[in-house]
Amino acid sequence: MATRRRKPPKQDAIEHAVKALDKTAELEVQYINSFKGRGVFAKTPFRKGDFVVEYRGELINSKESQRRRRTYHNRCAVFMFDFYWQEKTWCVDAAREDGSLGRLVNDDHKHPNCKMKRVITEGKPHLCLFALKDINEGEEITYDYGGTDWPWRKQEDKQSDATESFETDIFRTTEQTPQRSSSFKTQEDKQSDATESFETDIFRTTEQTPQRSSSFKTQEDKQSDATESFETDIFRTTEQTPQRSSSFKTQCPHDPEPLPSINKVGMNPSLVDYTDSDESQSPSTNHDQFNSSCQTWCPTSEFEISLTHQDGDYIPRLRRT
Ligand SMILES: C[S@@+](CC[C@H](N)C(=O)[O-])C[C@H]1O[C@@H](n2cnc3c(N)ncnc32)[C@H](O)[C@@H]1O
Repeated sequence: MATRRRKPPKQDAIEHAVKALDKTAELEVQYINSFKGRGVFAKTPFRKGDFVVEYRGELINSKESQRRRRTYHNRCAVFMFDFYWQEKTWCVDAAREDGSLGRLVNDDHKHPNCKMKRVITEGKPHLCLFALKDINEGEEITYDYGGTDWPWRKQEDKQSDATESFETDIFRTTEQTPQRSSSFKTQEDKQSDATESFETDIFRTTEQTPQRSSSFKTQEDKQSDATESFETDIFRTTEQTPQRSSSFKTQCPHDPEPLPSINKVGMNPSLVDYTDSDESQSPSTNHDQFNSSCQTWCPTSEFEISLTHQDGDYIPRLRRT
C-alpha cells in the first residue's frame, strides 16, 4: 500500500498560518484541573518535526505591548508572547478568547514535546509549534515557555521534590540505586529531514535559557528561505515588568466564558532578546505596515506586501492599495 507523502512541516505551518486555521481534526482542548486549567491534546499521533499549532493572536509592536501590559489583568497578560524579530520587539497578544488552540498550550520545561519557532510568510512573523518528538494520541501538547521562574514551576518542583524524597526512601529500603527516568535525559535524535533541523537549536536554547537581562542573545540561525524564513526557537521569559497596582489592571480584550480556574499567577512573560545574525545583516523590513494609530499589524487592509530582490535578500516592501 502506498504511503501518503508527508507535507513539509514548514509548508504545513505556512498554509495553516495564512488561513488562520487550527488542526481541529487532530487536536482538542481538554480541561485538566483547577491548577493548570485547560490544555491542548493530540487526537491523532504527530511525528517528530510536524507542525502542530500556531500561537495565534494579534501581532502588535512593543509600544502597544507595553501599553496593554499596564492595563491588562494578569490573567490576560499571561497570553502576551513577546519576541524579537528584525531587531525589534514584537508581541503576539492572544488574550482574546478567539477559540484558537495555540494560546491554550501549557508549559513544560522538563520534557516538552513541542518547541516554538518563528515562521515568516508574506513578510509577517508567525509563532508556530513543531513536534520535538513523536506525540501519541491522547498526549498533552506542551512546550518550554523559557525562563526559570514561572510560578507554577515552583509548585511542580515542590511536588516532584516530595515525590523524589519518597522514592529515595523506597529505594533505600529496597537497596536499589535511585534511577531517574530516561525521560529526564535530553533528546539527541538526529532529524532526518535536513530542511527541518531542530536539534542544535534545542540544546543551545535550552542550555542558555533566557535570563532576566534583556541583552541576552541566543539565536543565530541562517535564514534559508527569503520569503518564508523558518526561524529558531523562541522562548518567553519570566522577566517581570513593573507591576501596577491591581486596580489598574482591569482591562481585558474580552470577558469570555469564565476560565475553569482563575490563574492567580501574577506574572508577565516578557521578551526574549535574541539576534538572528542574518536578519541583523540584511536591510531591515519596513514596518510601515503597522497601523500607527492602533500599533497593530494590518498588512491586508490598507497595505499590500510585495517582495523586491536586493543584495541576495528578499526585502518586504509595502505598497498602499
Ligand atoms: C497561555 S495559558 C495556557 C492555557 C491555560 N491553561 C488556560 O486554561 O487558559 C498560560 C497559563 O496556563 C497555566 N499553565 C501553563 N502551564 C502550566 C503548568 N505546567 N502547570 C500549571 N499551570 C500551567 C498557567 O496558569 C498560565 O498562566
